Amino acid sequence: MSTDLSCDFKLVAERVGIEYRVKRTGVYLQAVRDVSLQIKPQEFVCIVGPSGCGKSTFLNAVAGLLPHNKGQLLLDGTKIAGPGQDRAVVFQSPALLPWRTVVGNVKYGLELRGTKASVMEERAMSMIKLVGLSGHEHKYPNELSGGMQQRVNLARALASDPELLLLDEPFSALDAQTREVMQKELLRIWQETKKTALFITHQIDEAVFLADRVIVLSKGPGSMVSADIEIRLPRPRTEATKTESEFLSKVAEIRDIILG
Ligand SMILES: Nc1ncnc2c1ncn2[C@@H]1O[C@H](COP(=O)(O)OP(=O)(O)OP(=O)(O)O)[C@@H](O)[C@H]1O
Repeated sequence: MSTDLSCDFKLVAERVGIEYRVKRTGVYLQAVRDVSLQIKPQEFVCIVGPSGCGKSTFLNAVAGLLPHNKGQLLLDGTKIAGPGQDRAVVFQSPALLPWRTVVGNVKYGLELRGTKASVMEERAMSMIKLVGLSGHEHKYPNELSGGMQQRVNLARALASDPELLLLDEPFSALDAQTREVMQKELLRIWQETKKTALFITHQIDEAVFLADRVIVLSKGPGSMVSADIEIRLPRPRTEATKTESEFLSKVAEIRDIILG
């Protein structure tokens, strides 16, 4: 079903509420109460907020992995009612198939969709090149570093050519140095592919470094959007970006909002 609400936006969330039924008590918990936001095509948006405010819950609802009980979620004007090939999710843990090589892992989703073998091979190899893993195609996950595994995870997500890339703290298990490398790599890949991206993180400086806009959720459960902040830092962003006054002032502004 299509509505005219979202013509200019890739993703629209309108007063979205998401609840869990707590198994232990049977009581319903309104994890996300009232979240409204819009993401334009090719925009990079980060969501930050206090622990437990519902960042992952919201991302899972956009992925179609969790239902929402209030409001609506629209992707390209169509209501989100479940998972779909138009969205790909990159989680913190790469969860690669250990018995498959890099190329086998990248191809996996395409195989499930019955993609023609030659198309699949070409697509997988081009994604492996894009994420900087050329020469490692035939290695198994246990031969790869954490950063390389997360590159495979990204290649696997991009292989299906999704409309929206959803990233849930993808670098939080990596050491600080690898994390910084991967942030820049992700920006390079995003600029090459022009994918719309929604990225969840705990780290305010990571959000400001990556995003066109940072959305701050209020304390949960029952969270709402407490700020929607445009980041006007030039691209490509480099280490020098982190010393710019716009970077430092946005990090401080968001920290103040979160700490209240
Ligand atoms: N399966 C579940 N059943 C019941 N409550 C849940 C479930 N998953 C999450 N919650 C609750 O929903 C709220 C939001 O959790 P969520 O994991 O989305 O927050 P978050 O902002 O991503 O947290 P963090 O930053 O710590 O990762 C929390 O109060 C959490 O306890």
